[in-house]
Amino acid sequence: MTVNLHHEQRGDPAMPPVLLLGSLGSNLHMWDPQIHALSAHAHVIAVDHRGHGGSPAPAGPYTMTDLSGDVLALLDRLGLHSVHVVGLSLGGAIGQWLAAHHPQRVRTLTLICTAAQFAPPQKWIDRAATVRTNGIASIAESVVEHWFTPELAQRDPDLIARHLEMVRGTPDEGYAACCDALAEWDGRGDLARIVAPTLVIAAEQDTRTPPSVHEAIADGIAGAELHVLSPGAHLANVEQAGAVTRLIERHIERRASVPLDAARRAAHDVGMSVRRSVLGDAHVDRAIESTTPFTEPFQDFITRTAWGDVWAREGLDHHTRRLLTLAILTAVGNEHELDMHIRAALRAGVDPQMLVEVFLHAAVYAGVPNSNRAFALGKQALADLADATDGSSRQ
Ligand SMILES: O=C(O)CC1=CCC(=O)O1
Repeated sequence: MTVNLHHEQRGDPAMPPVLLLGSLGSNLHMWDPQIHALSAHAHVIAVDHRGHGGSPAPAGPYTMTDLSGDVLALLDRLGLHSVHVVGLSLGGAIGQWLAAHHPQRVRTLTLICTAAQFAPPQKWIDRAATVRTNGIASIAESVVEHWFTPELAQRDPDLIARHLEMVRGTPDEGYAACCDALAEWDGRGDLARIVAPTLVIAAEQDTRTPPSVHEAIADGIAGAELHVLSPGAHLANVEQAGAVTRLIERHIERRASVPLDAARRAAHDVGMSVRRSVLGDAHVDRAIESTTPFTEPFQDFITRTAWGDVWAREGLDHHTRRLLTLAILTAVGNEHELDMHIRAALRAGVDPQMLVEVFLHAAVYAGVPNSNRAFALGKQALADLADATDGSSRQ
C-alpha cells in the first residue's frame, strides 16, 4: 500500500523533471542549496519519504520496495513517466532500486553519499530499536555530527542547529521503520541492471558512506562516472552546494543532449523485446528480413513508438492491450493488421473464445459487417493453425 508523499515542486513543468530524494532523518529542505539553482532550468520535485517531513508515517517496518513504490505512485499522480533522479544516502538507495526495477522511469541517475548496501544490517536493527525506545532526539546529535565536517560545524553553528531540528522533527516510527528498510536491503546484485547514465558523488570525509563504497557502485554500473569532493561529509550537497549543483546540472544537460541517439536505441531495444513477446519471434524475424532501406525508417519508428513507448507502458497489461487492438482493428476494418493480430494472439495461446467475445462486442459498437469479416479471418486463422499443428505432429 503506497502513501501520498508530501513534496514541493519548483520551476517550469515544461522543463526536464528532476526528482530529489534525501537522506534518512531529513526532510525536503535538505535540498534547499540545490532547489533554487536547479529550478532555473528544470522542473524540480523534492520529496519527503514516508515517515519523514510532511509525509504520512504508517507503522513499520518499511522496505526499499515500499519507499520506492511511494515515489512511483507520486510520479504517476504528477503524470511524469520518467525523471532525472537525484538521491542522497537513503534517497540514493531508492534511486538505485528505481533504476534497476523501472529503467524506463529513470532518465539519468545521480547518486550522492550513498551505498548499494548499508552494512552491517545489525547496526540499523539496533538504531531502529534505540529510536523506538528512546526517541529520535536521543540520536539526533550523533546523526548530524556525521553530516558535516568538524570545521564547517565550528564555522556555522546555525547550520548545525537547523539540521538538528530537521532530525528531531522526524517521527520516531518513520525513522525507525526506514532503518528497517536499510537493514533488509541489498542492492549490490542489481547494480549491473542499471542502464540510466549514472553520476556518483562521494565526499572525502564521509564516514557513513566513504569514497570506497562509491567506487564499488561506480564499478558496478556500466559507464558510471565518479567524483570525490573535499571537504565534505555525509550531506555533501550542503557543504559542497555549488559543486554538487553544477555536477548535477552538467550530468543532466550532457545526457539530455548526447543521448538522443542512445535514447532512441534504448527505446528500440525495449520495443523490439515487447514486439517479439506479443507477435512472436517468427513474425518479427520475417519483418526484419524483409526490411529494405525504403521501409527501415518505418520499422524503426513503429518499434520505438508503438512497441517501445505505448505497448511498453505499465498502465495496461499486454493481454488487455491485445484485446483492445483486436477490437479497434475490427472497428476500423483494417483487415491486414487484424489478420496479423488474430494469428499472433492464437499463436500466443489466447483462447479463441476470447476472440469470439471481442468480435461480438465490436459488432454492437462498430457494426455487424466489420465483425463478420473479423469472424471470417479468425476462422481461417484457426484452420491454418490446426493444419500447421497437424503437419508438424505428422512429421
Ligand atoms: O544516518 C546515517 O548514519 C547515515 C545514513 C544512512 C542512510 C541515510 O540516509 O543516512
